[in-house]
Amino acid sequence: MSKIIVRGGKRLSGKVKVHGAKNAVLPIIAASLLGTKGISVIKDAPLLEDVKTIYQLIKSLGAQIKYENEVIRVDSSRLDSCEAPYELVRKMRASFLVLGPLLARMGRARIPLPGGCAIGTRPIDQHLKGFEAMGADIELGQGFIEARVKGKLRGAKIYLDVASVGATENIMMAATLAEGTTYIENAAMEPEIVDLANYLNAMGARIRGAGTGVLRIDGVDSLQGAIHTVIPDRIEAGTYMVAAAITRGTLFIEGAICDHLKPVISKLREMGVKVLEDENGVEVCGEGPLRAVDMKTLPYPGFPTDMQSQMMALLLKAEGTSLVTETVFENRFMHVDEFIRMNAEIKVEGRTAVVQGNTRLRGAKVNATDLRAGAALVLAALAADGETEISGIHHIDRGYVNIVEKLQALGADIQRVDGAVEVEEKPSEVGFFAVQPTWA
Ligand SMILES: CC(=O)N[C@H]1[C@@H](OP(=O)(O)OP(=O)(O)OC[C@H]2O[C@@H](n3ccc(=O)[nH]c3=O)[C@H](O)[C@@H]2O)O[C@H](CO)[C@@H](O)[C@@H]1O
Ligand SMILES: C=C(OP(=O)(O)O)C(=O)O
Repeated sequence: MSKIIVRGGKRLSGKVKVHGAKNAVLPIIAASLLGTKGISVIKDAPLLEDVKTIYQLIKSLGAQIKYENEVIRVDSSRLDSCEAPYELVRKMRASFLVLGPLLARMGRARIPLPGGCAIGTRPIDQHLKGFEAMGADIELGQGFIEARVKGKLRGAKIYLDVASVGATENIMMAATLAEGTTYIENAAMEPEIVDLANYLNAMGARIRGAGTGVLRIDGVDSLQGAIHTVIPDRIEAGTYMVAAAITRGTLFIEGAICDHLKPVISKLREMGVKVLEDENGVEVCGEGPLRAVDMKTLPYPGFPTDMQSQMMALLLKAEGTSLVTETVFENRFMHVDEFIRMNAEIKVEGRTAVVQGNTRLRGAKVNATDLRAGAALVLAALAADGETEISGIHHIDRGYVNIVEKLQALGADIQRVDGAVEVEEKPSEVGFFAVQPTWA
């Protein structure tokens, strides 16, 4: 079993560069399936486990895909399957995002139900409601969703019951090739939606309103490959911001876009952390006393649920009691029990965690139950007395490139010990770079 070992107490300092955003690159790679001619060149694609998974998925559908030096090239002029393999969808929920592009382009898609995961049940009803409104027939059988449309999808007015990121992306991609105009109301407004819309527009799509609650998509006849640079990862950036604050250090987080981090910057400042915004990144200095604050996760531009656990780690070191309310996912407090192993005092009451500050965190053996829980445990360990051993780190590998090496370079006492591959996450037999496609 692989693990990360941290000996806490080091003050971090220096500069750390943010990689491209996981949550932007995944839908963008899915969207590349819409291009019937030309090659897409996707720059700043982080080498993450999730990216490897979608790479395998795109390849399994017949597209040519190649990864080199953080650049992904996709030629999807020929596809020979509309069915996503269960082993890949099981590993990563974002695999479900190939449904919209396949349905729009091939008129049919068969995708395993992505199922729930540690943080919640995560239904897909809003995705399906959108496809049905555009004329698709949806059938569920043997654990698969099968979507079909006779001819082309038709533009429709779709109101989302929840401003779902994935549903907005899936429906937006499908609507690019629909006949007529689609409106998505109560659309998600995350920066990753804007990035996807920019890529699709570069492919020839006609999308307006990305970043607002109403998207208008005028269908076009075809799309082609395009060149696109992925936005920096605001959650990775936020995680390093907390690393600076929790170790009382000073870090410059290069590449962070402050505009995407407003809720995080604002909460950190409320806690007494110094944050200096810069056009090339953000500097965070955690020297002063930390104040307790209350916080609530919300869809963008509210406080991101993907930063909740990391902020909770920091609140353990603040003066006083904080309330952390999670409104996006119903089960995103799995890190609490692990923090408690590290001497934290936290009580969960429904959707709110009551977090006692002034905690003397102590090193312990803990387990990462999901991606951000894992990141939060690394952060808590950086501020703990003694040694912390974190297992379940395949979750962390889904979303952080070289987290151990990056923290080492900033002065942390952290190392990774690689053991046998966890059965649950056993990589596919086809290696990531095993078969390089030939390019036309
Ligand atoms: C790959 C990716 O981009 N993942 C992000 C994306 O996940 P994802 O796209 O899965 O998250 P959603 O925005 O869809 O989910 C938000 C809420 O809506 C609910 N819901 C969603 C779809 C649906 O059809 N029905 C429904 O009820 C979910 O259960 C959840 O409670 O946005 C989340 C919320 O910011 C982030 O935490 C994830 O990191
Ligand atoms: C929940 C997350 O990702 P996913 O939607 O891919 O599970 C995350 O990035 O924190």
